[in-house]
This record gives sequence, C-alpha cells and structure tokens, in this order.
Amino acid sequence: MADELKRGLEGVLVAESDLSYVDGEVGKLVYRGYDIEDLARGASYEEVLYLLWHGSLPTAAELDSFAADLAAEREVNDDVIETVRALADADERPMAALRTATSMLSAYDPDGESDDGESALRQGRRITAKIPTVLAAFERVRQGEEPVAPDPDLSHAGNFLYMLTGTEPDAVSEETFDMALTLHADHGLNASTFTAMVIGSTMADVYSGVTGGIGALSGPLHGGANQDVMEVLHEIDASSKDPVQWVKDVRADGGRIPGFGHRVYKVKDPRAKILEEKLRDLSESSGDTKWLDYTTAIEEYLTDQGLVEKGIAPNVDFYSGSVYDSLGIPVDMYTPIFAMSRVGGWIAHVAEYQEDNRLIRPRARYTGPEDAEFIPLDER
Ligand SMILES: CC(=O)SCCNC(=O)CCNC(=O)[C@H](O)C(C)(C)COP(=O)(O)OP(=O)(O)OC[C@H]1O[C@@H](n2cnc3c(N)ncnc32)[C@H](O)[C@@H]1OP(=O)(O)O
Ligand SMILES: O=C([O-])CC(=O)C(=O)O
Repeated sequence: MADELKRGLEGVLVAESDLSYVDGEVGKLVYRGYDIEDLARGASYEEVLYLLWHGSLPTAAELDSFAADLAAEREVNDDVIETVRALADADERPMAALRTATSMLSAYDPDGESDDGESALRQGRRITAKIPTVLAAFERVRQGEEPVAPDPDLSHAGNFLYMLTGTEPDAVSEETFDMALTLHADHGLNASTFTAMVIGSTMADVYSGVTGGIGALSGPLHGGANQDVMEVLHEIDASSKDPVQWVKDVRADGGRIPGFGHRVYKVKDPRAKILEEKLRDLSESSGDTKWLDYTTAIEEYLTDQGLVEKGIAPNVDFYSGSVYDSLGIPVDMYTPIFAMSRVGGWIAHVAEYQEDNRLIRPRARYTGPEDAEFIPLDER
C-alpha cells in the first residue's frame, strides 16, 4: 500500500465522473462538456439540472415537463414551516437552519426508505424544489413576515425571489439570479460534494448526503466565504477605510483574504469573471458602483503584489455577494443560496457514484503511541 501522505487529499483521484471538469491552469469549467460561460448565458438553472441529472440538454418539451415536475414539489409540510419558525425565533444561522430543515424533510417524503436509483432521483428532485421554500420562509419569519406560498408558474429562480419578497421579480433580477444558480451548480469533487459522496458511498439516503453537504459548504474555507467577502465590504464601507489599506492590514496580520485562492484554480475562476461582468452591468445601470470599486481595488492591489500570479486569484465567492446585494438579498443568505444551487451537483454526483459504488474509506498514518500499558480506572 502506498504510504505517500496527501494532506487534504490534494490532487488524489478517487472517482471517474462525466459531470463537470475544472481546468485549474487555464481557468475553465465545463458541465458535461458544455462551457460554463455558454451555460450561464444561454441555459436556465432547470436546464442545467436536467443536464446534470439526465446526461444531456433537454428538448423544449422535456424541459417543460421537467420544470413542471420540479415546480409541483415546492410546497413543504406545515410541520417543517413550524420548525423553520422555531429556528428563526431561536436566532439560528441560516445555514444551520437549512441543515436542520433539510434533514426533517425526509419525514414527509412519500418514497420513504426506498433506495433504488429512481427513487433517489425523485427524492433529490423534491429536496431541490423545497430548499428555496424553506429558505424564503426562514428569511420572511425572521423579518416578522408570513411565508409566501410558492408559485408553480414561476421559474426556480423567479419563484425564490418571489417567495423572499412577496413580489414577482423583474426580468433582470430573475435572469441574474438564475445565472448565479447555474454558475454554482457543480464543481467537481469540491469539499461539500465529496462529503455527500462519502455519505452516499455507505448507501445512506439522499437526505443524509444533502444534509452533510450543507454542513460542509457552510465553512469559511468553502461556500461560507461569499458571506465573509460581503461582510468585509460592509466593514470597509462602515470604517471609511481605503479597501487597499484593509487588505494591507489583513496581510500584515498574516490573515487570508476571503474570496481569494482555490485548491484547483491557479488563475482567476471563470465564474468570478462572469459574476464580475454581471456586477459591472448592474452597477452601471443603477449608478451605484461602490462594491464594484472596492472589489476591483482589492483585486488590482493583490495582482500588483504578485499574489494572483502566485495562484491566489479571485474565486467564485469574491463577486457573488455583490451581485446578490444588488438583488436586495441579506448577507447571511448568500451561502444558503449557494446550497440551493449546489444541491443539484450533490445529487448528480451521489447518483453517479452509486451506479458503481465502492465504500469510501481512506486511512491515516498512525502517529500515536505503541504498546501503551493499560492501567485500570481505579489505579490511574
Ligand atoms: C466555493 C469555494 O469553496 S471557493 C474557496 C472559498 N474560500 C475562500 O475564499 C477562503 C480563502 N481562501 C483560502 O482559505 C484558500 O485559498 C483555500 C482554502 C480556498 C484553498 O486553500 P489550499 O489549496 O488548501 O491552499 P493553502 O491553504 O495550502 O494555501 C497555499 C498558500 O496560499 C496562501 N493563501 C491561500 N489563500 C489565501 C488567501 N485567501 N489570502 C491570502 N493567502 C492565501 C496560504 O497562506 C498559503 O501560503 P503559504 O504557502 O505561504 O503558507
Ligand atoms: O471546487 C472547490 O474546491 C470549491 C469551489 O470552487 C466550489 O465548490 O465551487
């Protein structure tokens, strides 16, 4: 057995997958062969889900039927809404509330404990449809408002914004949000997808895998960074500090810049490029360029300092928050929105892996003591 230690499993191949490919050297991302830029600009999130779950882009008729089936699953049981209310009253963090509510959803799934591939995909579809309802209800209750029932006639993106605000979104907001969902849907074996796969490899149910994925995504080294970036931008704004000075201070303290660096990308993340462009359009049309100015200043400074050349470049989380801010979404909902999209990738990867399942079980090099003499409790 090879004894080479790969900390963080960096670069270790553990599976074959047709789902997505990340070329970290040139900054390229594809879902099933399609470039992320083409999908972000030309496909809806529902089309991307179909692509990931069924292997090809849908025809118009296939998409209509798929989107209608997904929309028909948006309602959640009243007991889950009551739990969401209790979590909001307890001031729970949104990602933790989502983790709890997602786990609870399984109690009301008509597929129960059946574990064949078809039922797993039906369960996955239900989870994907219901997560936006849970999140919007949580946010509304926190704001002292009643949850808004889903509208099956709206798109996945449009319906979420509608449930969040109680008003149908305009076309630009819906398109922008839909694009963000597409950009976040899948990304190889990132930490949350791998977590879901490890759980799936034990043949545990889809709810367990997705709940685990949410937990992994919440961390600041992964999806949680989008919230951190926005909090930094607000902090800079509130202190009237020059953004470059803020970066200098963090670096002087040996800290990390949220939204920079990536395990795979050694150049700017292609998703960050698309989101930056979107932010530029939105800022120019609203006339408010503050977040764009701050983020651009930080990126330019770190580029001048040679950090970007060293491979610590902007990742997807660097620009997404500013885009969500322009849609009026609260900062601590950014990572839950990431989960609302990435659930599509988690489900696809677990289903793909389980087709030729092998329990995932690496090992650690033991560095503890050997031959320790056991002393009974009453003699210690
Ligand atoms: C959707 C996503 O998950 S994208 C990632 C979101 N996370 C973030 O934005 C958090 C900030 N970034 C990071 O912490 C890291 O870049 C990670 C966790 C994403 C990837 O890290 P790893 O591949 O494990 O790289 P590692 O932590 O070994 O860092 C390598 C070097 O780059 C430096 N570095 C990495 N990221 C940053 C950063 N954001 N700011 C400053 N320095 C950084 C490290 O300090 C380290 O330097 P050293 O070799 O001198 O000690
Ligand atoms: O791939 C990764 O390690 C993190 C990431 O960008 C993602 O999950 O989208």
